[in-house]
Amino acid sequence: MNAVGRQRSGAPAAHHQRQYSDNYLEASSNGRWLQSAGLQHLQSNSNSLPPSQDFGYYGGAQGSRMYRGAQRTFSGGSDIFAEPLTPPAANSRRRNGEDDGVSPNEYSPGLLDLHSFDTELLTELPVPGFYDPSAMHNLTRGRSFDDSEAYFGNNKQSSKSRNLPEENVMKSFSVDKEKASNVAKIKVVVRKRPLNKKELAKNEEDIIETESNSLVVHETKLKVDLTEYVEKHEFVFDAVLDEEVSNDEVYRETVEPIVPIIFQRTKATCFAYGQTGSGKTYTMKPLPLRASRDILRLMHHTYRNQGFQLHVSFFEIYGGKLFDLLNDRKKLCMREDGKQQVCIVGLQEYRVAEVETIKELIEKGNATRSTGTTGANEESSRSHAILQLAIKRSADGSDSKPARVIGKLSFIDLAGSERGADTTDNDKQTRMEGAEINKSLLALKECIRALDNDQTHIPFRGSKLTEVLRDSFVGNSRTVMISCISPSSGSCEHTLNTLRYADRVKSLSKSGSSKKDVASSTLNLKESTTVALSSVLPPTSPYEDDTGDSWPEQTDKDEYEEDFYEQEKPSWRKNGKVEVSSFSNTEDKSRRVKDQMKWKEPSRSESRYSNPDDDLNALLKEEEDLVSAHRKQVEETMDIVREEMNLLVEADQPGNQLDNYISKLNAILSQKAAGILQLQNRLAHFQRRLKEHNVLVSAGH
Ligand SMILES: Nc1ncnc2c1ncn2[C@@H]1O[C@H](COP(=O)(O)OP(=O)(O)OP(=O)(O)O)[C@@H](O)[C@H]1O
Repeated sequence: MNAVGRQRSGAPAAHHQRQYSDNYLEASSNGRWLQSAGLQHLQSNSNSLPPSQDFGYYGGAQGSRMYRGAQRTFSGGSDIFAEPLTPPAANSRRRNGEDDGVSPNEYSPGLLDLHSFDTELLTELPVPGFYDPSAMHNLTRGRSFDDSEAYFGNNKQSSKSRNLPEENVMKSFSVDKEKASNVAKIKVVVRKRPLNKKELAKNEEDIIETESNSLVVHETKLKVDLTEYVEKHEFVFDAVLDEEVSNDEVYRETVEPIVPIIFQRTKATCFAYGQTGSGKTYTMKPLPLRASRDILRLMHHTYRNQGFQLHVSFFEIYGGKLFDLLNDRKKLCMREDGKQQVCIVGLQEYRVAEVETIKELIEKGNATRSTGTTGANEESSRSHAILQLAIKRSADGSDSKPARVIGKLSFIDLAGSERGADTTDNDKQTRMEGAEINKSLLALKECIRALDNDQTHIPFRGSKLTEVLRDSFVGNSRTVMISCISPSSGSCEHTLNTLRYADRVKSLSKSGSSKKDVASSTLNLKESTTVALSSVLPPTSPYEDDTGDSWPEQTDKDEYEEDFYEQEKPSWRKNGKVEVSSFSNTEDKSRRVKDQMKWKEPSRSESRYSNPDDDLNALLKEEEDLVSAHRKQVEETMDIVREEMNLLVEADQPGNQLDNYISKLNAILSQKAAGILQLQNRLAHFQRRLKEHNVLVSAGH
């Protein structure tokens, strides 16, 4: 998310810069917000700030002296937040241009440009090495050192850090830079959660068997004579994380490798997908904090004094509308400027310099996020929550010039995937939410497909979600999808749906192979893993330990202990239950292709899937089938055209038989017409299905 204001297209850059300085709030180390225009003003009156604070540290005594304003208590109950010097509510006054000591030009209605303010406009700045020993040397001086000393504080790991030879760090980061280009464009990871109390109480079994980067779903089915048998569905992904895997390991596997490349003009998106209660929020919640901690460490060490800034914004898409989670759920609107660049009007963006502040912002946003209640998960979320960490830098690396987005990391906690099935619900609100979710997931897949094929046209307009993520799908971008699944037999259908969606996303990837081809998948995984940041960065400071590390893991553990019992071994592991048939996802696919060959329009009753939860998957499948059928039809048409050309050549030959020509031409034209008619029928059917589910992809918004 770019904090650069853009009121109308073609406005001069200087004007943008003005707006910029006002469109985000500075977040201080003591958790107070300071509007940046005000900050500059105050800074100029205060000679007490040493120049080393240039890159965004506004904490400490001087910092708190600068911030006034009423204390405000947020849902957490602590009064850590203070009103910004010019609170957002006062915007109207500012718009009227009343003089309150700051030029009216410095105020803007908060129009934010999602397009990184054309990062390409920023001249390639020298990033002097990934590690600058002189910068490290400078750490020992002045207040900057005090800030960073925490990282080298007398915690357990500090001696290790001191012993780390600088050359090694330098080497590691060069390796990192080199490997950055190897980070896979799309990475699909599956995370299985443990059985919870409810599932155990209902005697549900763990039906997911994991091994390395593959998993098998053991689906119990009934034969006609009512005897049970188990059908096995096998899937291979870039990584499969079982119930024993901690949130830390999830971070290392998914986001850690992409953090360094955010400094190299990359936009990355990490999203969790899965049915309600499958662990999306549990998985996503700690990731932004961990990523911010690594980003800040890189900023304070590797990129020290290079003018990088970290900005945070957090908003949700609920029923197709946007709400600012860091500004009392203020309704936001999305606009497109003359250059088809999407802006979110009024979104607050905070500049942050400390992990603690980010933690507070994330907690605040999470508390504000709208939740609904479903049978499966009382805290079920029906909105897509989007948290963005933007790395910015001004042209000369100083605070006096407006900063532009260099890279961005977006975290998306998607609404429960089965909510898409709510399109049949009687409640209009729920129906609309379901339709929007379906639309988002279809559109997301399309965008990922386009992204991986380096397509120039990306179908952003498919949904609000993809529109706001537009800049994350162009240029140098990366996507990490975490598919969350429940292990329980009661969730088997949902789990298969989630895995099939993940499988489709994976199969879109050029490098992706969903076949049981462990060798190639392992290769993908290796390629997508860079040097672990933790192995080259200084260890976590005691200060960070208090905040970053303890927060998610501790909370998660409590929840875990409360909700989950010691689990029994699943029956398929215990007694090797009889498995009568076995299907892999590859077989699923070949079956699908065969079905497609003998396609006829399903009857109305057939087209209504018995289980509404299958809707999304069925739509996805139909869409893929339509595209394949179209492709096939084009190939056939080309064969027919070749035949026609031959026929014309024959017709031009002297002594050609007119009868023969007429009958051949008739046959060719009928074949052509039949092909077109079949494709038209398929298309019309698909359009009807989209309409049934309120998914009007082309209608946009
Ligand atoms: N890997 C895990 N280990 C331990 N507990 C987990 C794990 N995954 C999820 N849980 C627990 O399961 C419950 C549901 O998880 P969560 O709220 O993350 O689901 P969700 O997919 O986000 O649901 P919704 O779509 O409804 O928001 C929570 O109590 C959470 O703590």
